[in-house]
Amino acid sequence: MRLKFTKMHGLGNDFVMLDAISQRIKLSPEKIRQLADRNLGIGCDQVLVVEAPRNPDADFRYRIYNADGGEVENCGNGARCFARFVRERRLTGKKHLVVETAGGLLRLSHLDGDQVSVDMGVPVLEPTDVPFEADRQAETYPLDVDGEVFTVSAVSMGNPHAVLLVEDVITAPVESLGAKIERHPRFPNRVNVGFLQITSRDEAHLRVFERGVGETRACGTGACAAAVAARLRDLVDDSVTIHLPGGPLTIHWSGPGQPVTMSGPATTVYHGQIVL
Ligand SMILES: N[C@H](CCC[C@H](N)C(=O)O)C(=O)O
Repeated sequence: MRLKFTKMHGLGNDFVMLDAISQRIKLSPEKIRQLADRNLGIGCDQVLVVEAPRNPDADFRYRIYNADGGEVENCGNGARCFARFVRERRLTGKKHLVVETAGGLLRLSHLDGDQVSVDMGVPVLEPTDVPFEADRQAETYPLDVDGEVFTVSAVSMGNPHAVLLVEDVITAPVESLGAKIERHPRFPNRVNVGFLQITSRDEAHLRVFERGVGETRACGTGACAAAVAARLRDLVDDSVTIHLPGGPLTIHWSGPGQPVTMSGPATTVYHGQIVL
């Protein structure tokens, strides 16, 4: 199978974008892993596949696959790259788009330059729906990891996130602790793990150990989940700049029941073809 692809990234969280409208695509988890492999394939954190919508309210459907081959519900950085991709490939001329994902509908708007704004939907805090095993909903939960108890928030942006506060993101045990929490039994679908250092009521720093990938240079849904967790604890205001290793995202959330909006860049790196 010969595939045309576009390599893109959102603040260094990188993607192989595939247009499944103009070309027939059938990808197994093994083929996804091959595409994502940084030595044997193209190399990326996620593979994003653009399809015609099934939902009549949507302009497109986009499917998200982690580097480990698993399909997931949402990808914030990927949504911004999707918006740029469909415009560059002349699949649409719209400035405002509705896209269907496994996690629900996202509303995207092109801003100036390479900036895209995304309505990421209403965050889910009910543990059962994250999903996370807990007796009742709370701002934070004690989580025992090999005998040490950590305080985590549990938020779904369509995909599950655990958020921990740390003194310093640079020295935070992202790799070791992130890997353990990603597969913690109380997160039955595994989880993305955010390490958040709040520096003021409108600024914070975040590193994310992503489910199915490991640490990435940025995580859009992770930035949204971190902003929600911090806002719920009244540690930040409604609008906050989240600084990730790859750069900043602007997140706005005005409280429970309200949607989260995320604004940031989308970058096209190169176009290519691959035979699988
Ligand atoms: N690893 C995530 C999917 C990609 C999310 C991230 N790249 C973003 O920008 O939101 C998960 O398994 O839920």
